[in-house]
Amino acid sequence: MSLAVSRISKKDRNVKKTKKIRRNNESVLELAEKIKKNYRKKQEKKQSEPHLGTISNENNDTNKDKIKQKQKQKHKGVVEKVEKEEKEEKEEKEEKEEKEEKEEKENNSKPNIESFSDLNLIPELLEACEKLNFKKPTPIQIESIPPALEGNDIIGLAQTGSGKTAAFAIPILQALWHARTSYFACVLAPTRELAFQIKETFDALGSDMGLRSCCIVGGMPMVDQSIQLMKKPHVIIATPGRLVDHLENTKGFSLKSLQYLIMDEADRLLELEFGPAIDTILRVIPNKRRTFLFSATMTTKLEKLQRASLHNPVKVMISDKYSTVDTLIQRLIICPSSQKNTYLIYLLNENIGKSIIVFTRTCAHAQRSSLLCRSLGFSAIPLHGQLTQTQRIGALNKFKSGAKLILFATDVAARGLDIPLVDLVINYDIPTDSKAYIHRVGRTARAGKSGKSISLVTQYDIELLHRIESVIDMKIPKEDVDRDAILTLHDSTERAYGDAIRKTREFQENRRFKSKGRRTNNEEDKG
Ligand SMILES: Nc1ncnc2c1ncn2[C@@H]1O[C@H](COP(=O)(O)OP(=O)(O)OP(=O)(O)O)[C@@H](O)[C@H]1O
Repeated sequence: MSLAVSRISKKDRNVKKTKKIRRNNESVLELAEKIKKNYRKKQEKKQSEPHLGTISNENNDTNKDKIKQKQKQKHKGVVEKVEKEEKEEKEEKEEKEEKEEKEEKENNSKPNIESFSDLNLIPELLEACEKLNFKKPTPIQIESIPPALEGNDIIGLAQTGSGKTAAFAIPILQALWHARTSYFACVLAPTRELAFQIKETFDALGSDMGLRSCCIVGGMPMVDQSIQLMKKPHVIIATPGRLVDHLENTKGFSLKSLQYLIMDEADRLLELEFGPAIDTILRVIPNKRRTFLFSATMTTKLEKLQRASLHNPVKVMISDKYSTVDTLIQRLIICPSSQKNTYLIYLLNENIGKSIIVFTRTCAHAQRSSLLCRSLGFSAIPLHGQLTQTQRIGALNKFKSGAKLILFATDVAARGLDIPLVDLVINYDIPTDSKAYIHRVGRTARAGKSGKSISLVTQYDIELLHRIESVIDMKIPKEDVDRDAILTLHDSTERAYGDAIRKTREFQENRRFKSKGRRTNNEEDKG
């Protein structure tokens, strides 16, 4: 019974509930109907309003439409922009992930190279590396020797003093060991001194292989070089202009069988000045050859590289931008241009006993400053393009051996020269080309050693300084100097400078007299 009661009451409750819902629904429907009616009424009222403002109403309507359209467009524009940005962000992220994945895969697939023997080199080369005290390959050597041995063209960028010479010399010597042919490889360099130095590296690395090499540079007798070329060297190291002279004038000499072309300081060689000579050389060597381009400031701009006609080159970039080495301390001193010499003498006094290269913008400056310092008792020697080749070699040798402690040089010594004992580089003049700054200061702090550079910055050099700082991506800190001490040096420096100017004039007149009718001023060698 109680069950029956409870059933009825439940049914009752359900009926009540349904009624309530229906009522609610009805009231909602009624409400909706009411709203509709109100809206219709409003519309009718709007239409039946006096015609006074018809035109303006129409205008209003079109204006409203326009505004709405504009808002829509604006909204659409914002949405599109956001979507575009999101898409780009996504693509960038995907690209980055893909690159990282690829790099990781490459790294995993790369053999772990820790010593020269991991590079599969012939015993003669391994022994030579040992003799040179090369304990393990440098990063540029690790990255570029394997693809070079596989027969690829190479574009190599690595900081100054990082062992780029051996990075291209080793794979060439290994290939030569198997090929054993004359005129096998030709290395081009922008300066004579650098060409001599590269020859030394080849000779040292190829000492156990019976390597025949020769150096073909301007300023040396053509006849002697022709005799060298007739001895059928395996490797020729040359400055472009003099090589062209021989290709055009030395009977029986050609590079038709050349298999390797190397451009050291390639970005410099691919500049316009060297253009005609490089083009001539490229015309007479086989198209089917390997080409290596190396520099600390190597361009990857295709239009510049086109001249070298590379085939699918492997790019080996040890640094992703032009940079100076971490072991180099870079400083600058802001000084009035009228007191530059006094500041220089102060710096030389402060660094007495150290091995220093002072870079100047012109040959006359190098000559004059060197004479100034000598008259004040410093052990200085100039190196520039207005000296004879014998004087140039003599100056470099005296500096290398420590017989002279201060070398006053133009940019003829900026690139490539490897003088292990240089403690300090002074930029007496700020270079106009930022890349030249990187090469100049790179004459110290080489092969992991420490070093220092100080640049004298006058009121006229601020823009050049900013450009250099932006290229090397760092702000160069100021060097602390004792301005009072500098002032006390001023008078004696000025007197000695007057004397140096007179002597430089004598030097230049003498030179003009001697070289009358001859080609002069080989600042950098096209010849
Ligand atoms: N694996 C190595 N281990 C130790 N020293 C090395 C090694 N390879 C090269 N060197 C030495 O490092 C010094 C710098 O080498 P190199 O002159 O080839 O540098 P670079 O990269 O060509 O510099 P730059 O850009 O100034 O021309 C040289 O004295 C060279 O003998």
